[in-house]
Amino acid sequence: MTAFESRLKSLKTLAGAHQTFDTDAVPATPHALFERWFDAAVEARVSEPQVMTLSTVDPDGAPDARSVVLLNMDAQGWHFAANAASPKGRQLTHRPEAAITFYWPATAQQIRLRGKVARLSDEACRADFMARPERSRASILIGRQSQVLNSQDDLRHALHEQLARVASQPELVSPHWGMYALAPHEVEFWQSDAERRFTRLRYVRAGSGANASWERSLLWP
Ligand SMILES: Cc1cc2nc3c(=O)[nH]c(=O)nc-3n(C[C@H](O)[C@H](O)[C@H](O)COP(=O)(O)O)c2cc1C
Repeated sequence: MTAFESRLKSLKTLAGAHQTFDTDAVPATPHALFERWFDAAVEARVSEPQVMTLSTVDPDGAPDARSVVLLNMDAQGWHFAANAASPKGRQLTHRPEAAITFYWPATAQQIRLRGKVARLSDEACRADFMARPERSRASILIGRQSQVLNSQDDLRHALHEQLARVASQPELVSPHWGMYALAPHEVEFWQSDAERRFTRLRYVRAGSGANASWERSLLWP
């Protein structure tokens, strides 16, 4: 075993406080259970529980994933913001489907979602952009996200330029800024357990729109 491997193996995984998960006493929708778990995670001081992994696929079918921030959760789904011209934005335009994963170490919980992704209204995109601080708006206006950067000086210069634009045109909105919502067809709640009897509860959507209901199943861990 290499020294690195042995350092890795000395670390404890799922060291958080196991929560009681009574799968007979859950709400009818994954939205309500998510909110319940999220509030408990905040209470348990999970660090940055709003950060989630967003997985997409590129036009060749190859997976891609990165962290994004959860901005809202409602009947439309789990909301996040991204630049439509970025790799993830282009991947979502090409194939508007994604997976979202949360892992909350302090409560030893994982939540997984899969579903279609829709861009929200122009008004919602604009409102999210305008609510951001000037520096964040300037950074978005630079664009070119994930393209090769030749030097940090180029970034400083571009930011300086866009900050000046934002100051002189406070109503300026990036045409590429997008608010998106993933509407899940499947949501799984995973709870660790001291005796390794991990509890997994999956909600699967049946029907759509106003007729949607959720079927629940336990899964083998
Ligand atoms: C904690 C954290 C939160 C992030 N939140 C966002 C976000 O909400 N939206 C976003 O576009 N990028 C966010 N990023 C940056 C992305 O992870 C990623 O680096 C960037 O969007 C480029 O991704 P892409 O090349 O797949 O398009 C965040 C990064 C971290 C580490």
